Amino acid sequence: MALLDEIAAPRDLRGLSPAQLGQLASEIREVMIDAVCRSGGHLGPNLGVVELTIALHRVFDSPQDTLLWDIGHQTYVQKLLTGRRAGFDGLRTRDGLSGYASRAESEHDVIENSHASTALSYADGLARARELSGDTDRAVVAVIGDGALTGGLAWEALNNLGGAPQRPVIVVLNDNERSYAPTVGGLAAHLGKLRSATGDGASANVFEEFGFGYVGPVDGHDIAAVEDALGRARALGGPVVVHVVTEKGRGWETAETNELDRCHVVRATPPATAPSATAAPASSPAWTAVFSDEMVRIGAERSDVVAITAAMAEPVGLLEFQREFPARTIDVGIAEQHAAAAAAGLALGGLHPVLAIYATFGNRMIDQMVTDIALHSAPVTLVMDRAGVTGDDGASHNGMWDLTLFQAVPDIRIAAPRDGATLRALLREAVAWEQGPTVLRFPKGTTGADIPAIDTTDGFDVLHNAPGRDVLIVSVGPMARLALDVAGRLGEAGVGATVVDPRWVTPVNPTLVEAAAYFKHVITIEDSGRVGGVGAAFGQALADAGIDTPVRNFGLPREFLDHGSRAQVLAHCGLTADAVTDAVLTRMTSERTLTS
Ligand SMILES: Cc1ncc(C[n+]2csc(CCOP(=O)(O)OP(=O)(O)O)c2C)c(N)n1
Ligand SMILES: CC(=O)[C@@H](O)[C@H](O)COP(=O)(O)O
Ligand SMILES: [Mg+2]
Repeated sequence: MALLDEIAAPRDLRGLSPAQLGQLASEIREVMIDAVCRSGGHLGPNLGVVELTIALHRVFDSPQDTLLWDIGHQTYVQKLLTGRRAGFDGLRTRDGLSGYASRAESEHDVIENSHASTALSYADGLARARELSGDTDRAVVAVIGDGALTGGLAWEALNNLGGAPQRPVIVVLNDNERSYAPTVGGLAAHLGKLRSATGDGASANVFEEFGFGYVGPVDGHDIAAVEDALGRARALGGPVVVHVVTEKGRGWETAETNELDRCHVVRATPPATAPSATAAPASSPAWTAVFSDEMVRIGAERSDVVAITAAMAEPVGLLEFQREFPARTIDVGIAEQHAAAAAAGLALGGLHPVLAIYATFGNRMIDQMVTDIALHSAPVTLVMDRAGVTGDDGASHNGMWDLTLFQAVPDIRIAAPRDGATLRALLREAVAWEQGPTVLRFPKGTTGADIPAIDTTDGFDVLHNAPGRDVLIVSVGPMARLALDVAGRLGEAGVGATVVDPRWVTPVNPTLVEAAAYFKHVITIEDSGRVGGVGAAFGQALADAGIDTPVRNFGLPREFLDHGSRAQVLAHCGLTADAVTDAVLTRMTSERTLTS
């Protein structure tokens, strides 16, 4: 790796000849393919921006000039050019490099939110700040993908940027014609027209109409051409869009020929690790696959059920439904807010929409959930995959805010399946509910074997019953496995524990609240935020009912959780059988001491 080893910082790129730049691009691809196939990560997007990143760092002087990457999943090349080559093999591992841009890692990484369509707003804010402080020599450059540009937030920013001819901001549109799948809708069609325009300036150009200068389209794999385009944009001044055409997965045949998603994400080679109590065996199906299968069955039975995805049909398990029922599958682009409001419209039209997203992106749609869906009692089912700790994608990707946010919505019903069988059953109950919205949440990974109920009472399942009502364990969704493990350990210590699974965690089940009165202690275990989570709601319900059984909540702290495996992050949060058992026994011992 002769050349890449010489690049400690972007300034080292400046003296390289065109031939050396070509060699460097090849070396970067080789390093990324090798490392990311082992660690897992966003290989396709990064293979597509090798030349673009080199050109950006040659034309602009980061961090003096500011480079902002929308989402940040395509910043591996920047990592390799900014002194992080040595850590690259530890990508996405605990204490290793983040899989996204990371402010802690480098002064070249300025934003790290990883939720799409935000970079232009940061750019607008930064440019305004520089204008107000007279610090106008520093360029502000935002790179945004054609997928991220389908998000409404990006257009709010374009509206502001284009209306300020005096403020220089360069928007680099990285157009590879895809999010995961090909980008859809009117914008995709317009970009297609711009890509094939003859350059006579005759055809309409939405960016120019918004007040931007427009440079392009330019071949994003031709470093000299990209540098020339960036230089021209800088010279133009004011807001300018540089339209760069790239190929996702470029230089790796496996990605180039992958019609599904150009290897947007590749999976890690599984390490040989000891099984953990909270992780289900890898041999069982993925939660997403179970959802996918049941959706197809439901679709065949109910012609009013429609599926909505925000540019992630395959990752959220809607691909099979789309193949079976293409007319009843809607891809709105990366547009979660619109997806939710459009779902309300579909429900007003007599259909039952199932909107499937990753839980972290549910944060985007809280207002639509409150005022467009719940206020209108719209029968919409929101399915949140990757709920709870997702782990290796880091702080912004954990689905840990959903219960806190959605529990606050009036009349909402939220279910948390514990295994594949309850996922199927609860999905059916959700789409059968026509009085208002329902939410179904499940985690990343595999389901494990089904966990049978030993009894079902008034809507909740009893999973374990030991004599002596010492502790009632209310377990939420997939935490049932951990709860049963804790109950077993408590039993060995002479403490009788009963484990119940509420299935529908919101609204709080009143029979379960009454049952809590017969126990000395209640503990709740959930893979979501302790603040405003299921445990908090359960404790509140007990207090409201005048039941004074003490409640201890085990869940995720109000913290941004660093990347690592799901098991590592849960352990960091004290969500292991050992930690929970110890905490319960310690509490019981100290109470006994106090009362004796
Ligand atoms: C709000 C939001 N929704 C969904 C995602 C998941 N996601 C990550 S990358 C991606 C595709 C992005 O497409 P594009 O911006 O064109 O970048 P590319 O990967 O093609 O370079 C999606 C949908 C996200 N990061 N943020
Ligand atoms: C949602 C998103 O940004 C993805 O690209 C993510 O990084 C991959 O997540 P999974 O590995 O959970 O599918
Ligand atoms: Mg794209």
